[in-house]
Amino acid sequence: MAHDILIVDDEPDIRMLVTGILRDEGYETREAADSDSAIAAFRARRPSLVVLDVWLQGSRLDGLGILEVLHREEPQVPVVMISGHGTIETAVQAIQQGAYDFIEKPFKADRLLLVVRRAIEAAQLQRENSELRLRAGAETELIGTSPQIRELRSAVEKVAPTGSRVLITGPAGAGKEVVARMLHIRSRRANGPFMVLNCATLNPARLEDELFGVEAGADPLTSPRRAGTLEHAHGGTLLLDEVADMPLETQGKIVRVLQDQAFERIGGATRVKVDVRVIATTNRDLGAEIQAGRFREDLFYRLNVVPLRVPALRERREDIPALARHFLARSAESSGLPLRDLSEDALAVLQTYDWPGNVRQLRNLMDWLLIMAPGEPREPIRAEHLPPDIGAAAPTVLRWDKSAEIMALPLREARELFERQYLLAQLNRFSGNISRTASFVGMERSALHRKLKTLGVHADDRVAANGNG
Ligand SMILES: Nc1ncnc2c1ncn2[C@@H]1O[C@H](COP(=O)(O)OP(=O)(O)OP(=O)(O)O)[C@@H](O)[C@H]1O
Repeated sequence: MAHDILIVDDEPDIRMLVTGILRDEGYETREAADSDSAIAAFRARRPSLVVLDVWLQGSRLDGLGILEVLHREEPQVPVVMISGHGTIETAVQAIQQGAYDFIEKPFKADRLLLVVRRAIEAAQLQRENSELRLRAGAETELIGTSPQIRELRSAVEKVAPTGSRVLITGPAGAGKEVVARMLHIRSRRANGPFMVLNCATLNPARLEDELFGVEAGADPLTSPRRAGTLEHAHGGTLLLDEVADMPLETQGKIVRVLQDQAFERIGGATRVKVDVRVIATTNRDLGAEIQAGRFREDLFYRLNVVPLRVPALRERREDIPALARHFLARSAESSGLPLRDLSEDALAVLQTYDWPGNVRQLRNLMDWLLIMAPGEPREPIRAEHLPPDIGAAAPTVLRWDKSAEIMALPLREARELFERQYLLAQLNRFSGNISRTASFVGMERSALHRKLKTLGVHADDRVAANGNG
């Protein structure tokens, strides 16, 4: 996409000269002769750069005044000042106020091109840096090797570069936002912005202001224009988080944005064109929301071009050890505390718990354990260090406080109880997959089948291993 440069100068000759030089280099240009038309052009479409004369005859605001308005509205757009003889001091002042650089009249084409190129590169670098900072704390990979996660990862790889709209469903804390970030990073928009709007946390009026932005009041100095999330996401991806919480009226407006790739700011009539990929997430059943009249069917079909589901953590228990260790390592890195591992018995307990808060709950527990678990820094965290509610979910075989119950039984019954619970816990760990369980416990698949039958265990019973030890 060619860079679009707005040239603001009251002298037609200078505008023509600058336009000629920049167009020869492949830039797109627009021209304005005074402050009002400059600000209007800037608002109609955000340019890549502004070339701005310091002194404008017959204009409501001079160069510095215009710079102030533009900067207040879009500080990331670089401005190059043009100064004439006698206005150099003002140009220097403009740089102190945030202009990128200035060129002095009369100027050579090379000097203009050099400054323009540098200013655009610097702005791009700054954008990339803030994107990197944004990504630094966030997960951009799906940890896990369960069949469900492998399938999800391969779907993400396939869909990401197509630029399609995606609707990501799944319970709270399961990793929907991680999937959305992966879609962005693996798309052609990766260098563009990734913006998140949480539709559940804002009241309806604030939500629309945030989304569409607010048009400037009569005096742009006292009530400047505010760009919304949609505008900030131009050239990138917008994530509509918890989209089911969006009020019906706003849903209607979003349908029109998706249709036209254009919208009006709140309180304004100017059409703003945007190029944005929209991804939405929800933990509700949108079919039921449509039935109940709370979600627009037309919006559902527009968002649900590619549906992706992130399964609950209890549906993929075998991912728990890798996730837990990953979060311990992250936590150690950010807190500076020594890294600790988890013992096999602790991992087995974690794998039998149901995780109603999903991966987020596991992550929080790992943060807590690294700080609170007793023991020497290099010792692994053991099952008895886990909070009681997590440990209570484990079958008797994993709970040493229940060993008295086993001790009260004759050997044959104690062994049967142990085998039954041990195998249920292992089946749980491998999400009911007999082959993988058999290979882990060191039995032939058919022998494990026979054993389970003798003990009266069905692979589907595995959930029953939780909580009723
Ligand atoms: N597979 C994964 N690999 C690494 N980190 C993950 C994974 N899944 C989730 N996380 C981490 O778990 C936390 C919750 O994930 P995320 O915010 O993506 O969930 P969500 O489904 O969008 O939740 P909500 O619906 O509550 O917004 C985050 O800290 C995220 O980094």
